[in-house]
Amino acid sequence: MSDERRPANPWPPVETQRPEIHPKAPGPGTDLEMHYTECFGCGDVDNGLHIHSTVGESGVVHSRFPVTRAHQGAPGLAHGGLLACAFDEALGSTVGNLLRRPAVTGKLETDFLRPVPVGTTLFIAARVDGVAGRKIYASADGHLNSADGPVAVRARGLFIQVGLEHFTTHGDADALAKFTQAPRLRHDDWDINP
Ligand SMILES: CCCCCCCCCC(=O)SCCNC(=O)CCNC(=O)[C@H](O)C(C)(C)COP(=O)(O)OP(=O)(O)OC[C@H]1O[C@@H](n2cnc3c(N)ncnc32)[C@H](O)[C@@H]1OP(=O)(O)O
Repeated sequence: MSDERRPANPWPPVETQRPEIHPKAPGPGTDLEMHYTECFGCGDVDNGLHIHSTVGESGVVHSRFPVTRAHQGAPGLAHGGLLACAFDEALGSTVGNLLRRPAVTGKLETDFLRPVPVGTTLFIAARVDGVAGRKIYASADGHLNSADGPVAVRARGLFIQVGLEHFTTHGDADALAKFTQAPRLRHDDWDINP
């Protein structure tokens, strides 16, 4: 089904406020560091997605996902679940870096419009669309091989702001120290009051 024929649900689905970029958010042109070296999306992980992101203008974050043979589902084509993973990473990174509010994915929806072949790079442009209390709505388009290439995948995500204890209680007790391996993510620079 072409993109135009897909049902257009309202987005964000609830009334929201305009997102406020945090005063300590990295500015346009900044290359974002991996937020955690062992992250499957952006970290230094064998066969991970190795996504690199750069802050763009007007609240857009540009991420690049180089699709390799390790990411196949059908022969020669990217696995849909890994494409969704790439968008989770790109959207989460956009929310975290621009708003500096710790948040986790509550809901993620993807529209797969075109196949994504091995050997292509997906150029993902993500932005925060609105905020309603702890609920943060973000969306992204993934273009084939260049920032203005054909759109292959679209995604929308709901991120829920959490306290930093979410990561230490449910995850690794040293989570905060591990996040701060990336100097720009000093957690004392975050808005941590959900
Ligand atoms: C710079 C950093 C870069 C980081 C990049 C990372 C990228 C990767 C990000 C991830 O993959 S995070 C991992 C995947 N996600 C999770 O593991 C989250 C697991 N879920 C939870 O821990 C909890 O369900 C959650 C914290 C999301 C919410 O639990 P809470 O008890 O804190 O909140 P609650 O359930 O009351 O929901 C808060 C609001 O969100 C709404 N909500 C929560 N989940 C929803 C959902 N799935 N759909 C719709 N609405 C949802 C909920 O209805 C409610 O709305 P209202 O305030 O209007 O009442």
